[in-house]
Amino acid sequence: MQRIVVLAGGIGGARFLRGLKSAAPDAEITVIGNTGDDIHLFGLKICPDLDTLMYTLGGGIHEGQGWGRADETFVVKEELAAYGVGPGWFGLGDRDFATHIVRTQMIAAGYPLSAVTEALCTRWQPGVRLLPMTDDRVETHVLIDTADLGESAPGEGAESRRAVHFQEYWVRLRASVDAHAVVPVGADAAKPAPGVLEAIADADVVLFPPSNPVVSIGTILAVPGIREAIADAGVPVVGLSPVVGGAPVRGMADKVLSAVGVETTAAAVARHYGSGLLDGWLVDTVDEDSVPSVQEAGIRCRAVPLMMNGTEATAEMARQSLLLAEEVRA
Ligand SMILES: O=c1nc2n(C[C@H](O)[C@H](O)[C@H](O)CO)c3cc(O)ccc3cc-2c(=O)[nH]1
Repeated sequence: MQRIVVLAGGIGGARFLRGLKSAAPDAEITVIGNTGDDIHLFGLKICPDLDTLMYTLGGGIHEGQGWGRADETFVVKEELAAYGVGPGWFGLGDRDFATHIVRTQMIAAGYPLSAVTEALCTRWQPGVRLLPMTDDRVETHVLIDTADLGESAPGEGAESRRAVHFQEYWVRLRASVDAHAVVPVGADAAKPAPGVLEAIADADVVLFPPSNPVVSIGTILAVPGIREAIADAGVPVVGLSPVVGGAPVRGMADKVLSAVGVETTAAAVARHYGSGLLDGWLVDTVDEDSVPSVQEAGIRCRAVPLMMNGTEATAEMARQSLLLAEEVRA
């Protein structure tokens, strides 16, 4: 049985995995999920990327949004707002709240996040083994100009900067202001969650879906030991570009790419990962011209359609990534 390890963020990773499951129904798929987007609100631990993966693969996702639950209601949020308790900018629905209550309760009882995730997955049966990248607390913060928050403190000059939580940057500010740096706070002291390094060492292939290379896959790779384990696994590592025609397929990846000095092109993202990590890279057919420059960087590259329009198109992308892996292996 083929063992596939996938590093995944939220929506892009989850949709790709739906295609991969359909393309490789007999494979044993282990997903290492980003937890840098996690946030504590209302006394609860919220893990947006793990939940997006779990709900999407388990059939509970709000398909239009790509995050949160289908058939959601917002009574608790409205009641909190009536008490003047926010933030109002983060859309937590009633059904979703239940997940965060169970998770927080289990963590308070002493269970690590990996055990909690496994327990939540017994309900959702995602058809993959879902592991958080770490059981330790890691929070992605984004450095922005204080002036962009519209709330300079007395004595703060025009030049002052402040770090905000990734969710505040992404959801409240809609990534509309410049990001000067992206910092996965706590990552340097984090340990890979149980099973992560073992899954990588036992993998036949490692895939990077078209997830955000900075705040999703970049954060997973920032956990000491994970990047090294992938590089040392001696198996094909193949990625799919989240940038098509010079723009992110979805989301606002360009903002955080420029924060790390990477151009928003399919080739620049491949070079950002580098040939020390990546063996193969799929770009969209509109980026066919960039294939030679990626290959010159020592990464085998092919141009194939990369728009995740439905499960069949996404399954074909997954098939192409596995074919490229075989080509690299040969
Ligand atoms: O654009 C939004 N994204 C929301 N997301 C998505 C999330 O902010 C990001 O898309 C991911 O963190 C990036 O991978 C949520 C995800 C959850 O699991 C739970 C609640 C939310 C709430 C929002 C929201 O209000 N607006």
